[in-house]
Amino acid sequence: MFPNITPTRTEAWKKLEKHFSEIKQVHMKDLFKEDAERFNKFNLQFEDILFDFSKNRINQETFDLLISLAKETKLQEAIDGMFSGELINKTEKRAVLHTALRNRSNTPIKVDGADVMPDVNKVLKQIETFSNAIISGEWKGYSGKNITTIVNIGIGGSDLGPVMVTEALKPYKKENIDTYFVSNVDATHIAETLKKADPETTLFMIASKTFTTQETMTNAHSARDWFLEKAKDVDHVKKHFVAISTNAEAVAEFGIDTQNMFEFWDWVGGRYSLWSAIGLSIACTIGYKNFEELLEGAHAMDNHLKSTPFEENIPVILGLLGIWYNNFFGAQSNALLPYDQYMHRFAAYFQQGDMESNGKSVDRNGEPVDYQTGPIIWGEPGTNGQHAFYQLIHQGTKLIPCDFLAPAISYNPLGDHHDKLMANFFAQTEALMNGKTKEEVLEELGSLSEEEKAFLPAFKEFSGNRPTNSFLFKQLTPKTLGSLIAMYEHKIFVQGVIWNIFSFDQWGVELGKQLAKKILPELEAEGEVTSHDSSTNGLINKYKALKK
Ligand SMILES: O=P(O)(O)OC[C@H]1O[C@H](O)[C@H](O)[C@@H](O)[C@@H]1O
Repeated sequence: MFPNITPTRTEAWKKLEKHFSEIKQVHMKDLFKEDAERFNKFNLQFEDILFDFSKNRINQETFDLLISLAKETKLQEAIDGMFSGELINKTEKRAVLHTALRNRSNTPIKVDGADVMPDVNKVLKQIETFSNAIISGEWKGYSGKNITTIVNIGIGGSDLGPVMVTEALKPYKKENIDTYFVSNVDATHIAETLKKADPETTLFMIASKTFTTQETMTNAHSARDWFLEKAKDVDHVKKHFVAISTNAEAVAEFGIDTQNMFEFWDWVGGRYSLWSAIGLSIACTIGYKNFEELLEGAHAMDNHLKSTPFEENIPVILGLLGIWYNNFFGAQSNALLPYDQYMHRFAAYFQQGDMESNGKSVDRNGEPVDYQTGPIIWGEPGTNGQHAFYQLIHQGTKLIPCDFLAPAISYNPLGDHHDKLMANFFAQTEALMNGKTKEEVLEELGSLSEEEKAFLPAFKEFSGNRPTNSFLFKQLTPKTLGSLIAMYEHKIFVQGVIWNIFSFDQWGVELGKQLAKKILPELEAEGEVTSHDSSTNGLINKYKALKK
């Protein structure tokens, strides 16, 4: 049985509250001074990834209490439940098995008594065959030319993962294939993309779990119209449109040959689907072997989560540290700061991953929670962020725990760029931890007037004591990226279990969709709209007047 325990009622939580009142004033600087072994105690190595969590506002007691919180909330049972195919997404009565998609050991995983692995392997084979045919040029467009352009049309989980991964793994991109992503229903997105495409050499991937999403279907129809304007014959559609979906019926209705459909299943959540056929654009961009490496990396992290004691379990520790700041220090957000330009969509990807999963305010019994749940996720790649928002992280009134991520080896070994980038990474985490005292400021102000010395220090002081996690890895290979993504996926899972919320549904996105459906005909009809509140009526009526 999946656990259902209110975290705030556990012994560990009570002890953590008491412990927090004792440790909240303690400065990390002193913790480092007191213990020369602190780094050694609070870092873990997973394959090529070093996880340094020593620059956190914790001591051994905090760590032990957090681990006991995980144990008391029966996290291990929850992990076992997820991996074994239990219907842990209870509000949708579904299993949660993105881990099966990358189950490289191929051990049977059962949903409703049937092993899902044969189907998973069948679709992987289909992805392999198809991506090879596209990349090799064996697959031809209607006029006999090779495919050179892929346009993936999807949104949310059917877009963000492939976008993030194809950007992150650009060094592995096949030279003869350019891949674009269209998500927004704003016509600008598709119009600007199609300017770069030629119908004879473009392949559209219509990616949608449900195949009913308004944005995706609208874009798919516009793409089809654009294609047919030149190709004329609807029979040519099958050479230029493939579908990725769980909904075969809707795919056929759209006019895509179901032979060109790549299936996945309702036990794959949209925001956890890049490992499924949704990853087809990834395989066609970087090659199937590299896609497989991505799966390998994730599988290694899955095994780590499943079988490593919590004390050495990276996603578990990452999740617990997040809870420590979120629920005890009152931190509201978590910044993801990759020092790697290729990872520039990493934070955007986990905005959906984390916020759609844990942005919930009722527990597993349907009762409102009286404690904080999911954080706001945000971030930009370093060093851009430094010149934009780090001011607030260093000296603002909000505590913002930050994750710094970087490779030791750059794919672009140009001059001393990478050392400069990394010097900034190390400097930032050091500065956030140590801060700068009034005495240090005064020393720097040496030659200034007494008046300035009295006035300026208040502004130039840094309190420090701002926590960071550091992830330093050898190079951003497909395998390492797979592990990093799975690590954050599992961090989200760990937190959802401890907060006792359902992390795998997303009812909160429905209301806006329903209302948009109601409003659309009102925008197209003649006359004034009066069916809403005065603000919504006013806006709609102004819009109708302006667009005339
Ligand atoms: O893949 P689709 O069915 O088109 O869904 C695309 C997206 O739709 C909604 O916004 C859901 O909240 C997301 O979780 C999902 O990823």
